[in-house]
Amino acid sequence: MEKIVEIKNVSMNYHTLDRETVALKDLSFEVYKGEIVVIVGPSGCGKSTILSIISGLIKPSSGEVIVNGKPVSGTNKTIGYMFQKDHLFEWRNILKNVLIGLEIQNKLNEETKARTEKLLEMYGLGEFKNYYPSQLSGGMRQRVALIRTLAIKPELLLLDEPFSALDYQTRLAVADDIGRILKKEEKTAIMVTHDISEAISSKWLLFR
Ligand SMILES: Nc1ncnc2c1ncn2[C@@H]1O[C@H](COP(=O)(O)OP(=O)(O)OP(=O)(O)O)[C@@H](O)[C@H]1O
Repeated sequence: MEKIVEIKNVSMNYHTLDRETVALKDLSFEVYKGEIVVIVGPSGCGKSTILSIISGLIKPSSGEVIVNGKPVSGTNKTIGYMFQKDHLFEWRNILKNVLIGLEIQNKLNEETKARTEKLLEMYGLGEFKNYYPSQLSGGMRQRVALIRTLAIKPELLLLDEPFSALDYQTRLAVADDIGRILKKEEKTAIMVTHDISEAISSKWLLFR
């Protein structure tokens, strides 16, 4: 199987004026194409740090990170990042929200627009494309955020506690939903969470 991510002996120390914090120490793992991997750990154990390193937002203190066979050096358009909060723009309707990545990357054309509209249709948001984010439920908003991330056709998705802002029941339903969408789109994804029940009960592990 094709290796998408290789983390080799990565350590990360943050330095502030009064202290040094060891966020990651000698971490190694691999993720293969089509896998959905969940990393579970308590608050402060370095989950966001490892996602930031993989996405190229920060450089590790030591160790090697390889994505798609190349060492990571800076941010990379083939990686999609989904955060705890959906960060939808309240003044743009749903369609305009999901098109924003394509707009920024200068890839918005008839074909990419049609493909993105199809994703909205497929995942139950077609009839809401002219709505504004405030008119949608929290779960629907997270689905919009995922489609916005998928619209740029990332090869790898990084999900940083994407359900933590939702109530418990919605969280499980949305986790299930998003797991199914990622599997159907044949995406490789790494999700981090502090909530072990979220990782287990949401069937994510069954996708490995
Ligand atoms: N920019 C920074 N400067 C200094 N210390 C930092 C910085 N970012 C993170 N840290 C520290 O590094 C450790 C790991 O942080 P990180 O945010 O990666 O953990 P986390 O597991 O994602 O936590 P949470 O679940 O609370 O978001 C923590 O002790 C944190 O205080």
